[in-house]
Amino acid sequence: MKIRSALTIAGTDPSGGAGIQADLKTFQEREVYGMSVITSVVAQNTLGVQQVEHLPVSFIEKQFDAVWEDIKPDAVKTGMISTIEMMELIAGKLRKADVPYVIDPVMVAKSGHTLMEEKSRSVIRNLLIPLSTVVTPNVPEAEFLVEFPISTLEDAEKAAKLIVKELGAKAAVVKGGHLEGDAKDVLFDGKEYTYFTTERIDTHHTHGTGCTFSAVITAELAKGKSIKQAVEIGKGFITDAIKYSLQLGNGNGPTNHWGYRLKGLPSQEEK
Ligand SMILES: Nc1ncnc2c1ncn2[C@@H]1O[C@H](COP(=O)(O)OP(=O)(O)O)[C@@H](O)[C@H]1O
Ligand SMILES: Cc1ncc(COP(=O)(O)OP(=O)(O)O)c(N)n1
Repeated sequence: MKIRSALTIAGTDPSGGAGIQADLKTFQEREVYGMSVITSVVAQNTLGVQQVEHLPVSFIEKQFDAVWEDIKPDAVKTGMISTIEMMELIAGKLRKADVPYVIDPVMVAKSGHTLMEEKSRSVIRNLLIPLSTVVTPNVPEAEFLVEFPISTLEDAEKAAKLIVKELGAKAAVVKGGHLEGDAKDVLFDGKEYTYFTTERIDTHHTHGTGCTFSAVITAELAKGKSIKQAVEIGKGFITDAIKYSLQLGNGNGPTNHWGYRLKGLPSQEEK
């Protein structure tokens, strides 16, 4: 059996719900060997972000080269990349990489703390998105990328198509976590729309939803799954992770996948 590996390039969450920690746990759950390059060290927990420290770009490059020159991953994802210099470095590295690349365009944490400098936002659009296999914006991130407001499913469809046709991604999933009603995500893959819908779960334990969802997609692309299959598995996984979260912390608790096992229930995938 061929061992598959995935690399996440992102910031940290010492409380384990988002960022690098969520990505590595998710890769492990999907039985993909996980590796990481840290861009920024973030003091945060379920209550919010307390402090952010960026690593020097030269040291981010050292980490990237250490991984790439030894265990080349089968897929890559980026999460929190705050500065223009970090984006330029990563674009330079990934331009030469011939593996699927998933962008979770993390801009602002749910607690409201900025995780991407405002001046970097047009750079992710122009430099990184054209290199990507799938981009997974939430509604506010998609609004920034496409520069029009999104409040309906039709707006989300239009945004996903624009991210592909005009910004140059191979596919885009606009996530419906921030809209009203069912949690409906829209994928545009350059040809057609596919919809992934679940009932909205009434909970505030949603820290790390976006990180976990995009990490599953990355892991599944590393295994050779199609974009559509990868997003479908991601949707099932994040639904379980929200539904059976462990109710930890004093704020917006972390999503966590294996809670369904504690209840003796099958996962979405097993159903
Ligand atoms: N309350 C909820 N119930 C069910 N699914 C949700 C809920 N909140 C978010 N999701 C799903 O979680 C995934 C991540 O979406 P979202 O929370 O919008 O991302 P982000 O963390 O980037 O803001 C999507 O598949 C979305 O539909
Ligand atoms: C280091 C780091 N990266 C990304 C996020 C945002 O995570 P997300 O999955 O969008 O969920 P929230 O944290 O916003 O609830 C983060 N917080 N930290």
